[in-house]
Amino acid sequence: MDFEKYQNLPTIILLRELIRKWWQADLTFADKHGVVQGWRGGAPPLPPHDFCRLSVLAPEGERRCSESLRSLHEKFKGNTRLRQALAQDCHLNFTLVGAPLYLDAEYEGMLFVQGLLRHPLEEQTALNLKSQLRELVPVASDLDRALARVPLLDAREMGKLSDLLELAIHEILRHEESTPPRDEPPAAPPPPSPGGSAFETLIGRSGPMREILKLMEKVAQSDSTVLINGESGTGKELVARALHQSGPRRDKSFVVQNCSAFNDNLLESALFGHTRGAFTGATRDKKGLFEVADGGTFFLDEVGDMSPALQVKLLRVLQEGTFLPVGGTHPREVDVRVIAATHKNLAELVQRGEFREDLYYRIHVIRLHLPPLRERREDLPVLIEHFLRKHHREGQRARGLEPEALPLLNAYHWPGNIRELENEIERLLVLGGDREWLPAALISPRIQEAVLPGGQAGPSWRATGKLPEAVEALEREMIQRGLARTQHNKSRLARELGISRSNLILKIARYGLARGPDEAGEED
Ligand SMILES: Nc1ncnc2c1ncn2[C@@H]1O[C@H](COP(=O)(O)OP(=O)(O)OP(=O)(O)O)[C@@H](O)[C@H]1O
Repeated sequence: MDFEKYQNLPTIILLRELIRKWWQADLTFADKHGVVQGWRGGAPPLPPHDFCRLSVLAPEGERRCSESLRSLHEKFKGNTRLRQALAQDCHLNFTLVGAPLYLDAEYEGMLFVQGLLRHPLEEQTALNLKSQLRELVPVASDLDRALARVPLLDAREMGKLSDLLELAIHEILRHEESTPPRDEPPAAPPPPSPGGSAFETLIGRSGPMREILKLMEKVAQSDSTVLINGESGTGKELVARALHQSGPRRDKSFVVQNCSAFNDNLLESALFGHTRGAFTGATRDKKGLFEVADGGTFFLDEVGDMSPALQVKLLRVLQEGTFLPVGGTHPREVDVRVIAATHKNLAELVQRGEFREDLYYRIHVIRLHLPPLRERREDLPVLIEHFLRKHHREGQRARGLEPEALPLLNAYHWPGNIRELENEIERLLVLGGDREWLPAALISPRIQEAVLPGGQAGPSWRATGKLPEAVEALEREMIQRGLARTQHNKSRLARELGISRSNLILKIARYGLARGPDEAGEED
């Protein structure tokens, strides 16, 4: 069993960071012999807080610590039906929580977190603990401070920690299932979906897009919940659909529901269905979308807009695969892969108490971030070409845009992202009539105004004269407008223009666009 590789799984890294952040504790592995991995010669690691750390300074403390771990290990080993996380008291009366790892019914070890307090310490208990520690390590000092730093977890937090450990185990199992055994030839790739790869619907091979496609390839075959994050119009639904189409559920339904489209009652009934008489007008039983999606994929758009009550129901579907229809008394069971999306920052919503933390971590197992179009401008030409082909009508002669049009579109910041670009190209095709090359002058006034002085194609857009001069004039203008738009935020503007910040600073100096000597002399 290669624990090293598990430590580097992205979800395990995430969970480890989370456990550290919340409880200043460490996620650790012990193998099937109870030997802790990554520890010197099987000795306990340096525990996460000073109190435990002091205790293992003494050989006797180290022995007792190992003993506590062994007790939990023996429990898991001796009962192969035990698959959930368990808590165990350690020699200092702290708590240790572990979850067992079984591969093909074989016990392979456990994941654990140690050195936790379950109750606030009473005075007498604290005194006992300190004298216990002094017995082990007579020179130990500042024990009050060390004791005050021992993480305290109430029952709810203990439950949360157990969930995270089980999630980590689940991730390892999923990884094992998707990795072929070393001595077997790799499994044949899944049969292609009809009409070629589902990922071909996603146009663009810029750096960020390639990263997204790589991650999509990894997660398409699994059942993990995916959270897609990105501004409106960046392609979240398209990505969700492509994941569904290229995974094992492609022959089943792909259901979409926008969570901000309905009020709470309606959304509940749409998602979970209702029974006859559940409310006025409910004259018969009605299936909810989760049942419609059974066996397939459910794309929940704008999940950040779900009410707290519905968040609880969603959590239950994700954890147990069950839900109650409105007015129902018998839980229904479904097997649905959930892909959630939002343009909001869910972590911030969690901090403000508007989104359940446990649900956040359930849906955050795999996160795909779709960058706005302005951060992947290299994709613009292929997207334009794609939309020209997509919206081309029979009899139209349009072959492309006039050369002046592209820099104009490139300079725009595309707040509506790819959807806005698609609409713009469709509009150009309509207005272009039977022209072969669609002129820059037809581009929407809103875009012209945003990128050109006075909203008109200025001298830099001329199609005649010397090319280097025209390019320079255009460059100067784009930078000048960009500086005004971003209030001289050079990092942002450099990102938008797709050049490095130092390159931008050089150009600002060359074109005399600096606000003052400070900006002119600035270096990266
Ligand atoms: N990479 C892409 N290649 C081709 N078309 C794309 C791409 N990304 C998005 N689109 C197109 O842009 C439009 C908007 O995409 P989509 O609806 O998936 O965005 P979204 O992020 O889900 O938007 P919203 O947040 O408003 O729901 C669709 O017509 C989609 O086909």
